[in-house]
Amino acid sequence: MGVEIRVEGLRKSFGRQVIWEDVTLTVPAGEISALLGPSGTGKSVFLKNLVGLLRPDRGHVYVGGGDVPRLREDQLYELRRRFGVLFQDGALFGSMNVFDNIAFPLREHTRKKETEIRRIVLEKMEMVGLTGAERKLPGEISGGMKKRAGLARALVLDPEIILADEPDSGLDPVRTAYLNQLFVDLNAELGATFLIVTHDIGTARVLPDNLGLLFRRGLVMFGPREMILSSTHPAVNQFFNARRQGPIGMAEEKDLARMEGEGQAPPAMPAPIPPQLMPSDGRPRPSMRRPGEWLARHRVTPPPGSFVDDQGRDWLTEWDRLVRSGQRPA
Ligand SMILES: Nc1ncnc2c1ncn2[C@@H]1O[C@H](COP(=O)(O)OP(=O)(O)OP(=O)(O)O)[C@@H](O)[C@H]1O
Repeated sequence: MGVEIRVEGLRKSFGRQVIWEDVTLTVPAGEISALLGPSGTGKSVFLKNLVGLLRPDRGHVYVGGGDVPRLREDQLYELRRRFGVLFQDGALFGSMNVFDNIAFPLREHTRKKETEIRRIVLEKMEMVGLTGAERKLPGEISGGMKKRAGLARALVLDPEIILADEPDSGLDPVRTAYLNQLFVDLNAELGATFLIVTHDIGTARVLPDNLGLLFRRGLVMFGPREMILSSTHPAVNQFFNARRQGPIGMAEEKDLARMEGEGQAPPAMPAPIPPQLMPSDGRPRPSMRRPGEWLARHRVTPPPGSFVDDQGRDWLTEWDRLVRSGQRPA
């Protein structure tokens, strides 16, 4: 089962470059959260702070009782077993075949016999759809397969938390859709806490339960997907609607003169909120919330056309039908 990650007052700098001043958020246990932000806002640095690969200047990262920046090396080693980390490029060892890459954490961190290791590796390979690729070298498989091999390796120690740094970078839209479905299915099956860094707005809109945006040396907003996707906050609205108009510039934030020169266009009407991805076996997501629940509770009107899927089904009414027929919890 997943555990929560509570981050309080995190500050990180490299020399005189301040990455963020004060990041505070709680990544809820067992849910899928996604972190986005323009390049260089410190998303990868944030993930590394969570597992103790980098230490913050100040602040706390509470995971299961311990405060990560204050753990000794031996305690960190133990803590990292609770994490499965999928690095950007899969981080596979080029000279090892796929099987040995996936088996690596088991051989490194456990005293399991080879027969047991084989059973676990083959099980995880099946989970990510890699059966048959055991003997291939990383150089002989596609980018999407490398990601899935990295994911299988992240799963072998049965982690409570899965961190994935741009798992969809370099993947075509179809492979991205398969990978997103895999995350939803794994989350339903394992109940682990997921934190995914992505640049893909399509992914951000349908995959997570919670979304966060890093910008201007801080966390602009973190909260339920519906809150972020209906927000008119200038940076949030600009980013999640992929517009040029707003405070985010090509390389960094725009200065005031440039913003004024552009006439400070009002925030666009947020795009319709799509329904969330469901596990492929039809069961509800572990953290399933009624579509539109956050908006109704906070008296926010969803953008027109929200919660309608590609087949034209309206999930606000579909949900009620499923509840009435006992297929969803009320
Ligand atoms: N070990 C390090 N030493 C010095 N500077 C670093 C180190 N790691 C990261 N940085 C700097 O911190 C900043 C944030 O880097 P990071 O990779 O976290 O950004 P990001 O938001 O993940 O970007 P992208 O979306 O382009 O992947 C960058 O300016 C980077 O150069």
